[in-house]
Amino acid sequence: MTWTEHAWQAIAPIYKRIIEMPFLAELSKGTLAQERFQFYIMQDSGYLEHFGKALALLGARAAATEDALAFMRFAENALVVESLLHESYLKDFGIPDKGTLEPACHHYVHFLKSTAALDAVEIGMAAVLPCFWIYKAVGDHISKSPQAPANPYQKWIDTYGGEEFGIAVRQAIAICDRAASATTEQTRAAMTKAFITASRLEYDFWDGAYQLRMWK
Ligand SMILES: Cc1ncc(C[n+]2csc(CCO)c2C)c(N)n1
Repeated sequence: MTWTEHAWQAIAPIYKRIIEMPFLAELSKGTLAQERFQFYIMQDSGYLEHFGKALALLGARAAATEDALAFMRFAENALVVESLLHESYLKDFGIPDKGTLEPACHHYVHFLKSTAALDAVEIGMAAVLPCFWIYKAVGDHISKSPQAPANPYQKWIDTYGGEEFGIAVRQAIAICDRAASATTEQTRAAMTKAFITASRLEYDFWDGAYQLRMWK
């Protein structure tokens, strides 16, 4: 079994809870309250900024030039392409700026940044993988469910269910598998732990948005 197959098995219960979340079920049907989606998009804009920098840092730390280039492209994509989706939604909602990072987003970005900066590079790569893989799985899952007519969240669904995104996800998976097979058992175990933590934080990010969870 490859490391990524093992890691995905380890998060199976978390992934199951993610696809059952009301945030995603309602987004898929187009019935999600705009206030909740708006909160999510604002938080995600902040997330992408930090996440893009964590990806760039992993690119700088990657041993193989090919992996460095892949992570730099992921970083550019997070900072430029995905941000455009957010900007278009922020414009639709008439929101001029991104606001502050609320608890779920704050926790997630700082986990990713500290892991990318201070842990072995393989562990940093494992920590960012759920961001790709869970979004692809969720995008595919929603794209396969019955389509709601004129869903206001269709642009979001198309971004993550699309084939172009699938290529990046397969690349990130392949890099992690190569890194895992070239490292020690101890580092592989730490990679799995980081992958699980990031998956929990993905759950919490949607949960925080659904509950409009803010600093007290
Ligand atoms: C909380 C949260 N997690 C994952 C993504 C998806 N995502 C963000 S950047 C990137 C890779 C480079 O484009 C991917 C897949 C998101 N938007 N928000």
